[in-house]
Amino acid sequence: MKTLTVALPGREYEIIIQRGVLDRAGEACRKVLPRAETLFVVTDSHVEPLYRARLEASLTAAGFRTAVCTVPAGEEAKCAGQLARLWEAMMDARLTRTDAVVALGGGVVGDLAGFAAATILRGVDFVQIPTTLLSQVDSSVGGKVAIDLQRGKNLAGAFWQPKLVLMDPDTLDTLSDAIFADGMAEVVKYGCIFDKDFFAFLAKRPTRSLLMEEIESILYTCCNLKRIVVEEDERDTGKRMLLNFGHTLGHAYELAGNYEKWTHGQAVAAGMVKAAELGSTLGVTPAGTAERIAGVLTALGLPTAIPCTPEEYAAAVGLDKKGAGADISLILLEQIGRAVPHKMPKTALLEELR
Ligand SMILES: NC(=O)c1ccc[n+]([C@@H]2O[C@H](COP(=O)([O-])OP(=O)(O)OC[C@H]3O[C@@H](n4cnc5c(N)ncnc54)[C@H](O)[C@@H]3O)[C@@H](O)[C@H]2O)c1
Ligand SMILES: O=C(O)C(=O)C[C@@H](O)[C@H](O)[C@H](O)COP(=O)(O)O
Ligand SMILES: [Zn+2]
Repeated sequence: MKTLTVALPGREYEIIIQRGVLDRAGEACRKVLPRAETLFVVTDSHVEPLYRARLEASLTAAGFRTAVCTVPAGEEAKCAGQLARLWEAMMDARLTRTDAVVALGGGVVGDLAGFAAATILRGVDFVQIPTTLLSQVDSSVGGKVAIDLQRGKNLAGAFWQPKLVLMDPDTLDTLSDAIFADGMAEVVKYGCIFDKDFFAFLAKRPTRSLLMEEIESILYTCCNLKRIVVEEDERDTGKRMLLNFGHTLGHAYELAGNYEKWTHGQAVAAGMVKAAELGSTLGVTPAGTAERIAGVLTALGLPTAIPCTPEEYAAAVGLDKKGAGADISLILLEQIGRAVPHKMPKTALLEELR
């Protein structure tokens, strides 16, 4: 077992990485939710048949009453319609402010359920039980919760930290190779922005089976890097923006593909390569960096370029949360392992992308 503590004043929480922890979720939740009677579990249509029964058995054994709401699997569920559906179902379940929400699933379920928890009754506690690699290394930690709007990704949301994050590496066994690869895009991102040795370690492990041999240490490394950033800049006004490497362009690809054609992980993979190319053009990133990143991503089965028109880039760049007026902070690499914000006019970025 490996544990980490995210030490935010008054909102401290533990991340527990342990095989089989899904079956011990009840006792772990009881420790952080001593007064809760009802736990409102949000999951999706793929995860529900795999893990709902085990989770409910553990929660019930710890004395909780459970209510479960299942959303359709996929990014389309991160929308206002499903959020409203959760709010109504929470009230049907008579949730009160001492109760809590449990997110069982990938990043979509975590972001959606977390936003529902942040807003229902003006905010109730929530627990993250991430079941994809992406959600274990990234989305379950740090409290960014959101839904997508027609105009773009994560445009309505909140910072709402969980009370507990429980990650069971065994749940990764049921992922398809493509969804495992999605998570690797964010894993590679950590190497690119913060840790060149971690990048080199990943470059030597180009297959899922090699990576799974080291999975607990990979989960720990990623969550620890994210913990450090979130503790320093919870509200995304400075260092946390570095976690957005590959995302300005990645969000453009997701939007251009109507959230159906490309997953978040695929879009971030291509977005990182494009950002490294741009960085070289702008004289920030050493030549050859994009090729090194692309080599690692290709071996993992991820795309390294996604077609996007100038209008599609403009739609996403205009609404990027790292924008301030006419400028945007694009995240670039000074070298592999060191990211920097690069402030430039949005018009100049769009001109480069042409
Ligand atoms: N909040 C954050 O900080 C943050 C960080 C990164 C990404 N995100 C968001 O996370 C989302 C992407 O998350 P994701 O990649 O987990 O996608 P996802 O939640 O859509 O899950 C991918 C697929 O895997 C299935 N699945 C989940 N767990 C499974 C399991 N154990 N076995 C088999 N199938 C399983 C799901 O049903 C879904 O079909 C995006 O919306 C992205 O914007 C948020
Ligand atoms: O936690 C963060 O901060 C991140 O930027 C992590 C990203 O991987 C994640 O995709 C996040 O949801 C992007 O946030 P946004 O602010 O660009 O919507
Ligand atoms: Zn991301």
